[in-house]
Amino acid sequence: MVVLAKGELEQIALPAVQRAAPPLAAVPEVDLAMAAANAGARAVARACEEHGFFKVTGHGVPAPLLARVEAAAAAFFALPQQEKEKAAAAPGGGSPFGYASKRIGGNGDLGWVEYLLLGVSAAAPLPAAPAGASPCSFRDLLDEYVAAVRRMTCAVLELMAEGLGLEDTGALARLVLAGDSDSMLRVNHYPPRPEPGRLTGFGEHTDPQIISVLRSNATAGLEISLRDGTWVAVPADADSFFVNVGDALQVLTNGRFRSVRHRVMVSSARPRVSVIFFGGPPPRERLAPLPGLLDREGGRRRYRDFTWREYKTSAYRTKLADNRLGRFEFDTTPAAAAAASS
Ligand SMILES: C=C1C[C@]23C[C@@]1(O)CC[C@H]2[C@@]12CC[C@H](O)[C@@](C)(C(=O)O1)[C@H]2[C@@H]3C(=O)O
Ligand SMILES: O=C(O)CCC(=O)C(=O)O
Ligand SMILES: [Fe+2]
Repeated sequence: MVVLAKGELEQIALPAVQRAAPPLAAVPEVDLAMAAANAGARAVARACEEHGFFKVTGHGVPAPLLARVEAAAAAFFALPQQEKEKAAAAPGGGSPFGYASKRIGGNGDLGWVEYLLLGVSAAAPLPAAPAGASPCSFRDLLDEYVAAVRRMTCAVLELMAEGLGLEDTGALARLVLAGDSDSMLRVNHYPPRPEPGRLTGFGEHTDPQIISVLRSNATAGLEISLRDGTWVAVPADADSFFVNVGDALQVLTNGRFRSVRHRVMVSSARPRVSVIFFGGPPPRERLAPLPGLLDREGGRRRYRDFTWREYKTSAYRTKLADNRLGRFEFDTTPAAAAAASS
């Protein structure tokens, strides 16, 4: 059982943010099935530049698979607390992976959420399931889900590369497809709020990876921060996926795509269940502007050289709301430029 110190739960309430955020008026949307015919690459690039966020329809992930995952997640979180905690010690589980409740990461962040967090490298592709076979465990089902979502994620990454005008349109997808890609799956369950009001389900943050691909049940709660700092609510859409640009993609595009700050606020009497695939590169991968991008930026790099391993280690020492990329940025203020040229 997770024992919280007296007063810790109060931190989950955000008294300063009592008013509901207005809905995002026009959620940028890309229909993957029609992307080639509809200039999808340009629409994807525009959304990544403006919001670092967009909705994907026509994704090809079978609706029955989504329904099975949603039902299995609800059943898992309905288990007695002890059973869920045993999952933390299951093969493939263990800190920081496995089940946890209320504590997010290791640096004191709390949220009105319980979750499963799993490493899902692409190293061992699943054997094709015999026709009609049904997966025997929740983990098998999640692996089937990851295989389908990873395929779709790669299609989205190819559109991003095309939208960036890269010659090598597979450059981003290859990072997530690599056998040692550091990818993760997170299944979040936000219990209904205990009393009227708004609680922080998952505090504001950017995702460190390249791309996050999120699906939820029909309960709203996700909010994103627009470039001017205004928070807007993303209307729930259980048939679609939502894509977040992560910090690593911001670096790979030399800041052209920007990672999106987002959070989950719990104000509903119904539980929210979300499943997020975080596509990350291999640990040894050097994060540097993709070939071809720098030519268009006068050759000026915004970030110093670092590997994903280095970035993740640094990111996991920060609190959720911190600006994790700051310490990797070159100083591009006019004063610094003047000092460099003198
Ligand atoms: C407070 C934290 C939780 C987090 C690791 C961190 O130190 C900062 C980044 C957080 C985040 C956000 C996106 C994903 O949910 C996550 C799994 C990730 O890779 O970075 C979480 C980390 C976590 O929950 O452990
Ligand atoms: O649960 C959600 O809808 C979003 C959660 C999130 O941002 C995360 O797990 O990184
Ligand atoms: Fe996130």
